[in-house]
Formats: sequence, structure tokens, C-alpha cells
Amino acid sequence: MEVKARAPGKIILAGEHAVVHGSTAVAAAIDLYTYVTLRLPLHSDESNDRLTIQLKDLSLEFTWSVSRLKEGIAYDSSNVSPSTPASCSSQTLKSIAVLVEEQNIPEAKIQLSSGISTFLWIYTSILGFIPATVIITTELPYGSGLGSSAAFCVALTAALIASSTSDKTHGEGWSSLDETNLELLNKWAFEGEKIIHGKPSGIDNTVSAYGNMIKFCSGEITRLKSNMPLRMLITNTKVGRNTKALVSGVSERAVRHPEAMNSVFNAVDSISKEVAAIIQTKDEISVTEKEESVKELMEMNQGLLESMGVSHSSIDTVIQTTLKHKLASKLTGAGGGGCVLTLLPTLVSGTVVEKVVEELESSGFQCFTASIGGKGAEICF
Ligand SMILES: Nc1ncnc2c1ncn2[C@@H]1O[C@H](COP(=O)(O)OP(=O)(O)O)[C@@H](O)[C@H]1O
Ligand SMILES: C[C@@](O)(CCOP(=O)(O)O)CC(=O)O
Ligand SMILES: [Mg+2]
Repeated sequence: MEVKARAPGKIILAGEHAVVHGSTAVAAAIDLYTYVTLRLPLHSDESNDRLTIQLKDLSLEFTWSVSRLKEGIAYDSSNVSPSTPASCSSQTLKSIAVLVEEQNIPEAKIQLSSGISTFLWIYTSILGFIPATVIITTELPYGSGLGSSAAFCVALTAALIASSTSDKTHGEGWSSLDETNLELLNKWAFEGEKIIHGKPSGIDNTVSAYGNMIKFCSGEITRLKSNMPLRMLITNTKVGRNTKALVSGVSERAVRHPEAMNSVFNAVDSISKEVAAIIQTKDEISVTEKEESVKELMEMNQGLLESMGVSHSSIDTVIQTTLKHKLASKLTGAGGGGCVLTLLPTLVSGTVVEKVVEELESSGFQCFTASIGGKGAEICF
């Protein structure tokens, strides 16, 4: 039996990091996906009693015998049920880390360890100890702020949940999951994100699961309906970074300077709420005026991200380059490198965009555009 699932990456228009501390943020799905193919043997076959994960884009494969997993994963199965997503205890995570270490992941790719641990936790929690081959491909750059970790968790969970539902509509292309399963997969994906991020807000897995554009605050989701064109240039600085380290850096700063950081988080909250309001407003305000407001709010948000300590010299270079052409930019996702968003107002000419892209690419960055606010998780049999 084979089932496929896909889940999108995202951009955060306003509010990253502060959202971890209870502020509002605005995010949108983008049309770049992570794909998971789950192959379950139809009959138990003793010669292939293995769980294998293939990361196709990286030409990497990790595999364990089911008996090794049963012996290695220390959890109390009475506490684990597919329908009640639970956090991976530190003892279980340690036992999973041993199984991951046995795979000798190349040093240059060691950041994948948390993703592979997440895979083992979610897979065994939902399907138990049964053999399978899981094939992953992705259009998202790893660790660049576009939510590859959440898309991976959401797509994986969607495939696992779909394989265990009785309603399998074959041959009709991609279809979305029902509300109950979406809610379930979103909760599991959040548990996965906890292994990768430490302390996620849940915005990335939520927007990847549900798609569209959302306003998110302390787990509460408001779906946004945009009433203005929103075109963003995405620049990948290609500077590698790790969301977990950046998120904990901000928390440490908040412990050192609680009052100041609270003011920063409150300011971000106001910015995100204003961004959401402008995007949705049906008032007779011209598109140019709306774009001017979004531009200014992006600049303010970037300033506050700098004060949280999550910007980077490569991000500054993108900001300065785009500013020469009167375009505003802010980092998106965890920062520290990764991707930067530049608002492309409707009136900006194609020639200017080409020039900006040329300058950015000559600095070694990679530029692209993506369609914003599209589909969430989908499955296909
Ligand atoms: N397709 C994938 N397969 C396995 N692990 C993945 C995949 N995508 C992401 N991950 C995990 O997520 C990590 C990157 O997540 P993170 O630092 O949050 O950055 P982002 O979510 O912005 O891409 C990777 O180092 C890896 O552990
Ligand atoms: C920094 C943060 O706000 C977003 C992280 O996004 P990403 O993993 O960098 O794509 C963390 C979170 O909300 O969980
Ligand atoms: Mg992430």
C-alpha cells in the first residue's frame, strides 16, 4: 500500500520570535512543498523487516530493523496512542538519539539528527513497530526560515494518518484531510516541532497544515482574507542557522531584560495586528497607501528583530541592497541568516526588480518569488 502526502512551507510576514512569547504573528503558506511517500508492505515479509527513511534530495538513507527499534525505544506503550498526541519524554528522546547516532549521519549534515529523531517518534507513536519505506523530497531549503521542519512534520503525519484511515479515495489526485484529521495531524506535527525547535509557538505547523494566510496568537488561529495584492521577493542568504539556538537565545535575553523585552514583544504584537488589519481592510484606501503602511511596519518589525539579537550581517546586506531601490525588507522565520522578504509594490517596475535580483545574486544570494496563501496539507492514494 502506498500513500503520498505533501505540506507547504511558509513565510512569516510579521511577528516571528515574539509569537513564541505570546505576541500575535501573521504567516502565509507558500507554494513550495515537502513530499512524503509512505510504502507499507501488503503482507508481512520476514526478509524485509525494516523501517527505512530516504531523504532523496540529499541521497541519504537511514534504516533500522523493527526488532532493533522495539528494543531501543524506551517508552511505555500504554501512554502512546495515535489519537492522543503526546510529548516525547526526555528519556524516550535519549533512547531515540542512540538509534539515530547508530546511523552515523555525516558531520556536515548533523542538523538532520533532530529531524530523524522526530521521524522515529512520530512514526512509532502513530503506526507502532511495523516495517515501511518512507521517501522524503522537498522543494524547501533546509534551515532557512521557510518552515522546512514544520512542512516535514506535517507531511509525515498526514501520510501516517491517511494510511490508517478507512476512507481511501483512489486516483483523484491531491485531496485535503477532514477537519478532525487536520486537527490531529496539526497536534502531532507540533509535538514533532518541539523535538526540532525546543519551544515552538506552533505557527509554522498550523499554517503548513491549514494553508492560507493566518493571524496566530497563543494557539488561536484567525484565517485572513487578503484584500490587497501581496508580492514578496524571497532572498535566501544561504547562511545556515538553527531555529532552536536562535529561539533559546531570545528567551535568554528575555530572562536578562524582562521589562525591555516585554516592551519589544508588545510592540511586535501591535505591528502584527496592524499588518493583519491592513491586509484585510475593505476600506477605500488605495493599494499604494496600504503598501506604504505594510512597508513601514516591515521596517519596524525588522528593527525589533535586531533588538532581539536575531539579525545577521548577510540580512543587513540584503536590506541595504533593496533599500537603494526604495524597497523594504525584513528577515522571515528565525533569522540569523536564512531568508529575507522584500515587499514588491504593484507599481515597482520589472526592470527595478531585475536589477535588485541581479545585485543580490551577485552577492551570492539566491532570489525567488512564491505564491502566497495557498493550500495546506494534502494526501494522495
Ligand atoms: N525533509 C526533511 N527531512 C528530514 N528532516 C528535515 C526535513 N526538513 C527539515 N528537517 C529538520 O528540520 C531542521 C531545520 O529546521 P529549522 O532549523 O527549524 O529551519 P526551517 O524550519 O526554517 O527550515 C533540519 O535540520 C532537520 O533536522
Ligand atoms: C522563530 C519562530 O517564530 C519561527 C521559526 O521558523 P523557522 O523554523 O525558522 O522556519 C519560532 C516559532 O514560532 O516557533
Ligand atoms: Mg523550523
